[in-house]
Amino acid sequence: MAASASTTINFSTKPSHTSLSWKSHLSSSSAFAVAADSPIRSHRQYPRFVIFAMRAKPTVLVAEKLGEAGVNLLKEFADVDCSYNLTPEELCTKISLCDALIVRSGTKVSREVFESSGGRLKVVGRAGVGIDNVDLAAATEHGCLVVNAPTANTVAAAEHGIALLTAMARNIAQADASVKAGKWLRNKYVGVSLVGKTLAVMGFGKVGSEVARRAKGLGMHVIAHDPYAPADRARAIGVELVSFDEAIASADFISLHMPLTPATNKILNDETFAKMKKGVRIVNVARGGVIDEDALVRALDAGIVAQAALDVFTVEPPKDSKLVQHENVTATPHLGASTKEAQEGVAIEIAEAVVGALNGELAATAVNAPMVPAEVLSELKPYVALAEKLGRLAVQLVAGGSGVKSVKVTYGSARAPDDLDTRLLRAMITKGLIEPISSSFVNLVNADFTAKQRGLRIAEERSLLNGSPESPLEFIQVQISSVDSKFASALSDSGEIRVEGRVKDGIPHLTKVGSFEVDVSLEGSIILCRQVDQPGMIGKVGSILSEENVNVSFMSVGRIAPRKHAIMAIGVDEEPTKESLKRIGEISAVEEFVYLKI
Ligand SMILES: NC(=O)c1ccc[n+]([C@@H]2O[C@H](COP(=O)([O-])OP(=O)(O)OC[C@H]3O[C@@H](n4cnc5c(N)ncnc54)[C@H](O)[C@@H]3O)[C@@H](O)[C@H]2O)c1
Ligand SMILES: O=C(O)[C@H](O)COP(=O)(O)O
Repeated sequence: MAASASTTINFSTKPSHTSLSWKSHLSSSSAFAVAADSPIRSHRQYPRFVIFAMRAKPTVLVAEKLGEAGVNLLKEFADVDCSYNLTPEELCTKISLCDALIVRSGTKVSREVFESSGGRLKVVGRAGVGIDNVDLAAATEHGCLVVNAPTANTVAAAEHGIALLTAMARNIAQADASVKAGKWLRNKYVGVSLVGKTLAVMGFGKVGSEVARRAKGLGMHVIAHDPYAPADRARAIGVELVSFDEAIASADFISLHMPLTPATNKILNDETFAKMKKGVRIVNVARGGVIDEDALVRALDAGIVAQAALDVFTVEPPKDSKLVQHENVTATPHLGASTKEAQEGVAIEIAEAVVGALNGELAATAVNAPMVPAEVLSELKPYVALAEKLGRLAVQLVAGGSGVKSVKVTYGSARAPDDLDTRLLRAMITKGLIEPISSSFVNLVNADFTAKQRGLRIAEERSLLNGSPESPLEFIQVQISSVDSKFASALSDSGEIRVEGRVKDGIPHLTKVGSFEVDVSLEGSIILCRQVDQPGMIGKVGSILSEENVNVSFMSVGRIAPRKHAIMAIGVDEEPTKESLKRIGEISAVEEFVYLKI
């Protein structure tokens, strides 16, 4: 049973990753970097990470226009080939002669590119934030590091958002086109004022908060919706965090700044447009996919949306001419990051990251996982999956409006504290906690950096168990403190959101939610449901799901005492419809429920 031994790591006290080196003096291909300062790590001395044997002078292919300062910086270290507008075939031909490739969003770095490189391509640099144009899985499989430049274009994107907001309100683009066409339509292009109007900033991250700050300067009343942003950061710039429904219902202007994730995909759709104030105006400099573009055309035609200003589209260049040609739409060709200053900043940021990586340094903005030695990975593999899934579950249990700041992870193990390297597990928990709510990509390389950047403090604790030290871990427990939960039963007696899991037969299982014992394999998705413990509940829920052809993969009931409260955990292979979830909620004995995507 659990005995003493606890160690705490506070992320905010850890030195920057950039102090670690990827260069190795040991020529092992099965190398692995461990946090030099981690008090919980293996007694084994892993050699540091080896990426490749360096050539005398590497070659860097710059496939899209990059700021001069960045190109000059690259030239000090490498042969630089600036070749723009390459066809996919030309890129595949050239790549076998290159050690690094730098792109923006316009070049697809596909699996074929990595395959064609013949193993020479070691680093892909994305001169910007989004890496949806880079096949990350293929990069990792080919041992190619991908780095990006996540901060240098924030202000440019925010300024473009404000430019679109003001241009839209005063019909600048439409009026300009009409004057150039020889017309003088002073009555047609009467605009609307911004001062005193309510702007809802959807996504209060790097770009969103800069937009909010600027809109306050224009005299607007700014509210924001971001389920994961800390209220104190919003308060500091005089912005009130509100629910999604409140934001869209009360806004005169809506500005989108959230990442494109399964949860935000088409978040503006027929249903949500119907909840908006008639005549609302919308700006999108985030990603096209957060709007259902057909629904936007309908909302524009119906006058629900008076105007839209769009920099990003689901498909770029956009194929839907109906949307782009709509007279109440202002469109720009993904120009958010396109200022001289941002492009210089991005160019320097990416050039430094690429040169650093080619020199064997560990990049703070790496977005894919480094290779981990096969024997370590095979032992930890099921726990790695468990760690990420517990992180994902825990963050989805957080109620909107609560900022996640403090997380405690407890590892239950019979192994001696120095015989278990938890760095990979911690990174995966961090990945699970952050990725569902952000545009950040988290891996072993950048987990601590990303957590620190977001003000997320992760404390680790060991619970030393009696028994066989054969398996590295008995359980992992993740607790989030100082937050409300959308599923009150997930709160422990001391008020933290608590989930705990174990690996059974190689498969991660959820074994505890709050104070309730459950047992459900962490595959597919889960419905958690608290009900009065009485006969027939499993059947009632099961038949609602079967009517929808939703396959139940696992079901377990945990209860405090017979005929009192029970928690039912139901694993489902398909996503239940909103209607069927509503019907589950309407079963009289059901007290609360939540649907969680793993
Ligand atoms: N148009 C351009 O050229 C351009 C330039 C830079 C960034 N971007 C895009 O802008 C977006 C924001 O970038 P960033 O750098 O500010 O990212 P960020 O990660 O700093 O901020 C994103 C914020 O969205 C929040 N969020 C997550 N899910 C949400 C939800 N369901 N509802 C509301 N908020 C949610 C997160 O908590 C986070 O605070 C990204 O989509 C990025 O790709 C576009
Ligand atoms: O993801 C980004 O950084 C922005 O969308 C900018 O993309 P760009 O580099 O193609 O302008």
